[in-house]
Amino acid sequence: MNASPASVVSARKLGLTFQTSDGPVHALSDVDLEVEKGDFVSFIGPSGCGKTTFLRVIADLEKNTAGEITINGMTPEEARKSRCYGYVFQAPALYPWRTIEKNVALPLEIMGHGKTEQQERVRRTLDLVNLSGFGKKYPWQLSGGMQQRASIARALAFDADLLLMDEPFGALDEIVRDHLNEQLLKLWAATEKTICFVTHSIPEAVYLSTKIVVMSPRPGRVTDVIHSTLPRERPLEIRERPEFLEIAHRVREGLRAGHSYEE
Ligand SMILES: Nc1ncnc2c1ncn2[C@@H]1O[C@H](COP(=O)(O)OP(=O)(O)OP(=O)(O)O)[C@@H](O)[C@H]1O
Repeated sequence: MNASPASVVSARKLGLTFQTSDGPVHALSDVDLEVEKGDFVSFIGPSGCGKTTFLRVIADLEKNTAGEITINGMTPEEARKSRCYGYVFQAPALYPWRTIEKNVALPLEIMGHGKTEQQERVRRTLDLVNLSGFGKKYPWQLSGGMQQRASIARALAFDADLLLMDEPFGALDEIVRDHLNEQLLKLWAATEKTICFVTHSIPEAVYLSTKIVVMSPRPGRVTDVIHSTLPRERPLEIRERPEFLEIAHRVREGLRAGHSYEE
């Protein structure tokens, strides 16, 4: 498969069918998508349209049953072995018996990095998510938003160029979420990572993304890819601007078109 040199994720006619006792479940079908270096791509669509499954295929946690996909020109398995990505889950998934710095250091410990290297990386990544000074705390001593920032730090610890984020702020209240969205954009600008981000929220997708991938269910298909015309520098107030509202409108239309409410 010939992906463009700037392609981080390149999918062609990608499909995944789960075989279950109730018969086949077509989670993804005919997905064509290019994610380029430095993109912030959001995946939006109703429950069950395959957003998580798509991230899991990139991460080599599921195997596609049709089509092709490459990550930095490699197969998902090769990309996983070369630690091409960090993964942030819906819930923080921190170990309660480990301090924040020990949680962030865990993947580095598993990879066999030396103690000094571990400490340096932990310091740097906690700083990136504004958690310097909280390394010695336990997860339960931190708010939900801070715990999710610690999970982001852990995903950044390898310094992978690609960050996969599965609805990381879905469980947080709106004010905390706004704040984390702002911080995430700053982190993205500072680190020049490529980010694939799953969300159910139209404003969140429009605020964060350079590209919005609208999906529809049964089977999960890409119905629209919207290239954002917003500047990269985005204060929260940008959400009131006509340009923002116009993109949000297009996403909403795309979601409506791909979804049958009669089911
Ligand atoms: N391991 C599995 N075995 C069988 N079916 C599965 C499996 N994982 C996911 N599915 C099905 O595949 C479809 C897509 O699921 P997926 O979790 O990717 O959707 P999603 O868009 O992320 O949904 P949500 O927004 O609710 O998280 C759903 O119908 C789901 O039930």
